[in-house]
Amino acid sequence: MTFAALRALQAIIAAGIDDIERVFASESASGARSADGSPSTDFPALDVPGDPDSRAEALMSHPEVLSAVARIVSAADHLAATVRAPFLTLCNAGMGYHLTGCLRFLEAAHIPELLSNAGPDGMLAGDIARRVGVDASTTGHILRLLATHHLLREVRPDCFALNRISALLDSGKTFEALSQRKEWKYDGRGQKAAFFAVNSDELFKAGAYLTDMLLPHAVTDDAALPPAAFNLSQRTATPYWAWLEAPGNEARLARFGCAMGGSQGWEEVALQALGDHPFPELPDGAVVVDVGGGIGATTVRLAERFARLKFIVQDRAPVCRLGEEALRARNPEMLSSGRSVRAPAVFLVRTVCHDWPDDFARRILLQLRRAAGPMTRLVIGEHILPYAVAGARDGATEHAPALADIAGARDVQLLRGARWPLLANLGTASANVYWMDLTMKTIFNGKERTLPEHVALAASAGWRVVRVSGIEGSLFGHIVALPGPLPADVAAQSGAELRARL
Ligand SMILES: C[S@@+](CC[C@H](N)C(=O)[O-])C[C@H]1O[C@@H](n2cnc3c(N)ncnc32)[C@H](O)[C@@H]1O
Repeated sequence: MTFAALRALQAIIAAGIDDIERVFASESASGARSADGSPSTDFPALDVPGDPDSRAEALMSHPEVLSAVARIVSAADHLAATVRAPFLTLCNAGMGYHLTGCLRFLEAAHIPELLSNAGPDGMLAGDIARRVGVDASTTGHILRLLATHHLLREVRPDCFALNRISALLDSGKTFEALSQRKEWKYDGRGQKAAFFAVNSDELFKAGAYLTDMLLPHAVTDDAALPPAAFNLSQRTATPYWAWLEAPGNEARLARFGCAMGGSQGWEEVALQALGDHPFPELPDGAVVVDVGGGIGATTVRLAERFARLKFIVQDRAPVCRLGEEALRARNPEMLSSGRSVRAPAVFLVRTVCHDWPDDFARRILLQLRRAAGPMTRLVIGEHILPYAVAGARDGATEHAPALADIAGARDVQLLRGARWPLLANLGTASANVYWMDLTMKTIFNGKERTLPEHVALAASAGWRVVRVSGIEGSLFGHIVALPGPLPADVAAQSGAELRARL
């Protein structure tokens, strides 16, 4: 029955496309021509701004086309909801507000006007960032979430252009003029873009939070930005982890531990892959330290599989207490108390770096680098964000350069099955990691990272990435690094000096 329903949905999509093509073909046969005189048989392309005066755009309002489009969208959505893991559909519903936030940022920073000027070759995130006054990485990540949802085009890694959808946000004014007087943006014309701006800012506050954080000059509600807040999302000056452990937040702390266990729901397969390397090669009794290991959910899974290794979970004291309680109830034989160690076989750092901006994540990895022995491996378990570039027809999709020495690098950046015209990151099928990226940004000023960003972060802390492993169907990856040269600014410092600095 379910397969019959899937096939029925597929047939509705195919029939809808046939219906649209018939309308377009009969218009061409009747001699209708687009404004530039060419036959109007092609459906408007998604990846370039549409010509509002073209015959093809006019045909989009043809009653038969409208009816077919409604059936195609309905069936495509229905199909996706049917085949997709329910957990991921819930993630979309729960974190979809980031799409509104990114759209609002795009509009408030006048990026459509910049991109309109740049044309089809697009503009590098770094150049956009310089113009709007926000850092390049944050700008690139926001634009990539939009590109993943087909609201922009990532022309090549970190380079973005308008498409048929985002072109609607172009006010037609210049970026320079708007930077002088933003209140002119929608002067005297009924524009669709103004409709989105009002909805995402004045009507739906969730849309404005990124703008409040990143473009204070565009904030319309002064009360939105408490001046001395460390943590904007909770309106508190207490850092997140200490706030989570504060009296009154007991239920939140317990829920957080469970949430970390639950997060394995989207990388269950990747968790199995974690065991592949380097654990089977380690000698009996080798020590694995799970740094920031939470209540030990990952360690317990690894310890069940590699009982001959010794595992230590290191975390903040209240979290360790919760972990001990959970373990005492379920696996008491695994419990024994331990102290911090130097030169273990493995430092495992899973979903920790994404909580921190680069400077702070670097400090964590530097501490581990200082405590490492020559054979210590660092295993970073994190999502690896692929670019949202289009899959090429020949399959040779452009991906990040200069990672040739890292085993497995190409495989984790180009998702298998990502063939033309799908995006190399499989578009909204991968939405979850881009939601998490923006969640990390807004809660912690952290981020999920692309592979080049992971490699650069590790190198900045004296770790040389040698291998990356992902698994088909998951964007979670394991990055294995060995001690490399210490960066010049810390190489000269003693351990005590470094600790004092950190
Ligand atoms: C996102 S959770 C990841 C937990 C675990 N690694 C996992 O993947 O399930 C980040 C962890 O870092 C811990 N953490 C934060 N600050 C810490 C610190 N100063 N020392 C040790 N752990 C810390 C938090 O308590 C939390 O358990």
